[in-house]
Amino acid sequence: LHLGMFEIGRALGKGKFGRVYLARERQSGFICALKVLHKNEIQKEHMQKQVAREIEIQSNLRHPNILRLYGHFHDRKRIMLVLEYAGKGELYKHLRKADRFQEKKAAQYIAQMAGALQYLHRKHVIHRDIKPENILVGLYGELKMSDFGWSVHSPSSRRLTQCGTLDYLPPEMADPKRYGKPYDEKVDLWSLGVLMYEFLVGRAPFEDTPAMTYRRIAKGDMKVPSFVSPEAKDLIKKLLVLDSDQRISLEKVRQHPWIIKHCE
Ligand SMILES: CC(C)CCNC(=O)Cn1cc(-c2ccc3c(-c4nc5ccccc5[nH]4)n[nH]c3c2)cn1
Repeated sequence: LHLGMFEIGRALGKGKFGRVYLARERQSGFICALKVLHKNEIQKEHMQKQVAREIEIQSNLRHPNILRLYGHFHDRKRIMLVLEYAGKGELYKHLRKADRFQEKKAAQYIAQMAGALQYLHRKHVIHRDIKPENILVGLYGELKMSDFGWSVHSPSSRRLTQCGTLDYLPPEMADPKRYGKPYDEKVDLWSLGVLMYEFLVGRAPFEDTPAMTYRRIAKGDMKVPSFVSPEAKDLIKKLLVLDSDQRISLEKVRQHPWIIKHCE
């Protein structure tokens, strides 16, 4: 396996430590997304272990709604990741373009995410960073969860340094009093609720200044606009529950009337 094996196409995007290119494997014609990570940048950020863990986790995942990592190889300066090519690109671009999704499409997406999360949680993997920016869209419109940069094996009390936007932060990770307590995979249920709200409303439920976002999350202070159907509002309310033990289970999400109605 070496770069010569691939014909490199256009840049698809910029990931954390490098760029992602459309690529075709010469011999088989196999199309993939080739992510080039620069070792010196990873070393600078002391992220070697993190990258190794992410490679380890993602290499062992096989699910239609989780982006595949087919393999990886490296030379002196770079690590190359052979990732699945998602034919319809980045979900957040579709969301911004559409402003917000119709309830049928949002329900299908949430059902797919719930299935992918169930698969991850059965393998004791917490994603911890579910947001539109980390989700891609396959050729047939199916969602592909990606970027397990912050996934850890549960339970964990990893600090939340270097995390991105606060909008998706669950209260048990945002609330100073309970800070640093071990949290578990139920953090992904909260994020699924934030994702569902953003699909239906077009913005995150606690969007505000950083300080205000923290406080609003800690209080669960959010309103669901009246254009959201009562069934959808019911599911959002059952996911965005401050006490993680009281959050609806993924199994119950998939059986919720709002999901069943739209995913027949
Ligand atoms: C091990 C660790 C450090 C890396 C593993 N995780 C990732 O690399 C997460 N990641 C995935 C990508 C990525 C970005 C874009 C694409 C695309 C893609 N398809 C497109 C179609 C149209 C327009 C843009 C597109 N981007 N397919 N697969 C991708 C994969 C970038 N970072």
